[in-house]
Amino acid sequence: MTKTLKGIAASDGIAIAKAYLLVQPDLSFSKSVIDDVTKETDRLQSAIDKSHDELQQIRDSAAKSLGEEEAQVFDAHMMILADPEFTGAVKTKIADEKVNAEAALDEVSTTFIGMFEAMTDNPYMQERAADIRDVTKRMMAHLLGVELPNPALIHEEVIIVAHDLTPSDTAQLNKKYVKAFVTDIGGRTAHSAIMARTLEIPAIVGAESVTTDITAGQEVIVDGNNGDIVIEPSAEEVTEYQEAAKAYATQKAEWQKLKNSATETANGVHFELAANIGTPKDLQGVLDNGAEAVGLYRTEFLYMDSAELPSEDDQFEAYKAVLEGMNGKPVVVRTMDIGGDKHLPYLPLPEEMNPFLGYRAIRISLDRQDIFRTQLRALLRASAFGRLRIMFPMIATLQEFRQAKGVLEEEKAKLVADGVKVGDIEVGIMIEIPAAAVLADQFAKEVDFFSIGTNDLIQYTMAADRGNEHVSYLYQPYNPSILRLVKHVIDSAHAEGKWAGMCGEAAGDPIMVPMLVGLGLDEFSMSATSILKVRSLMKNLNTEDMKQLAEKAINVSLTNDDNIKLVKENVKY
Ligand SMILES: C=C(OP(=O)(O)O)C(=O)O
Ligand SMILES: [Mg+2]
Repeated sequence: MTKTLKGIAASDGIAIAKAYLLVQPDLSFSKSVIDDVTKETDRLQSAIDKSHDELQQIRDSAAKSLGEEEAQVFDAHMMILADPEFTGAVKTKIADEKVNAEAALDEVSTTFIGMFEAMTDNPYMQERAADIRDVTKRMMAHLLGVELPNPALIHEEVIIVAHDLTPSDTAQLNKKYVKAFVTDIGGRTAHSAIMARTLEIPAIVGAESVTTDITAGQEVIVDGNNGDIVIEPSAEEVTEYQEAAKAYATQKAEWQKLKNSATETANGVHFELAANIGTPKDLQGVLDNGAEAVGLYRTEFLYMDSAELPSEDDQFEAYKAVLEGMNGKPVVVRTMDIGGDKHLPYLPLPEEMNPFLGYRAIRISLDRQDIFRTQLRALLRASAFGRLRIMFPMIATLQEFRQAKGVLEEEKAKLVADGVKVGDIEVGIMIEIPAAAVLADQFAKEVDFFSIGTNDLIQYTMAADRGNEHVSYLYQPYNPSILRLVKHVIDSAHAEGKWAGMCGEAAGDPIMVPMLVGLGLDEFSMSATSILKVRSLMKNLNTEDMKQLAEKAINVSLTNDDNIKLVKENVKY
């Protein structure tokens, strides 16, 4: 029987395929006393062997789809399996204490993990704790006879069904087989949703009960355009959605014709349409969609894709590749924004009650200047290869900006003294904390540009976690309170002869774009896959009319919904 669920539409497109449940199985067990040590040791050995075979397969598959370097993490896991200090200690415990293999494994791994995690001055060893945790989980699953999901081994078209996907889970999805994903939790601006748009796979998040309502192997339709999930569809429904998918593909082909056109409104005013990227690999999508710039390079993915802190040279290569790839067009590189929902296995951060309000982004960079200076040096060296704009994330105070810029100037002076060529670099900030938005007139005297990060600016202004589906109704980009902040930021930049862009998801939102055109935003940076849709929309807009529309949206409308209505009544889509 067909069942339909509704979630938050997070990435456009329609997919029909079988469900693959990416759900962690229950690995609980009870401790017991055993009398046959040989039998128990054999059970353990069999779990070790099976884990090894599985890891070998995952490793081979990861090397093919993700590259040799990414696959190396699995070599580390196989080494742990082969390490007599670890597995030998489990066997000894079974023999000496006559406990079952599950209990022995759990106790030994807990000791090892604790030991490695305590090495706070040695990030390399701390990272081993995460490896041991992973290997233990795999061995435990084999001991208990339950199956662990292995997304790297998917070799048929599927729709991933998960409680949640971390940005690193999402990065591992192979677009060739993963046709869409749906999750129980999450919001439209969670990083996994943003990555789905970059990967161009349909996604629905915050659907609350997908992991309980969908069973593995069931046929599922995901309509990422409106948030509908159809489980076990009828033949008619399949036909209906196949037609909708075809219509969407036709629409995309129409937009594609605008790839090499200028972005101009009906009355001939130009706006810059830029793309958000996470890695140099995203550049192809940027070029295919005719972006005029990169408006946000989220460099934290460079750190997340690596097994250790990326070296200055590795970073230099990545930044240079993006600058050269854009062939003289501007590239805004944002310094590392780790923290919140983005973690580094090798840089353990303190447990926090409110990670989004905690130790994150520029706060870490100013505290860990060793990491920050390495990144800045790589950027300064790369600046000779294109048109670089450096941007600091999560700036709350002028002092933070001055301090960050001071560190940049120091590193620049050192490189120049060493004879290294450094280009002209604009230095700007993200406006994503209300304090900075309110004080934009002061910031505008010191920065070269602003880029408004609505994903965070809205969550902090409305006090509503961007990843929590229970408060997702408070993600209100069109609320007059948000529009007033945005207007103040744009006007403040212009008063000082600076430019203001937006790189939060709202910049590519068809309801928001007409109001932003009216407010005079200079640069719109979005998922590359939204660019042509927005270019097409702008052709229908007249800036003078949009000024009046924005004026009403800010001064007459009272709610987010008032503004949705206002735009729909006045804009031709
Ligand atoms: C663009 C933004 O940054 P991120 O989504 O990476 O937090 C934002 O906050 O709007
Ligand atoms: Mg942000």
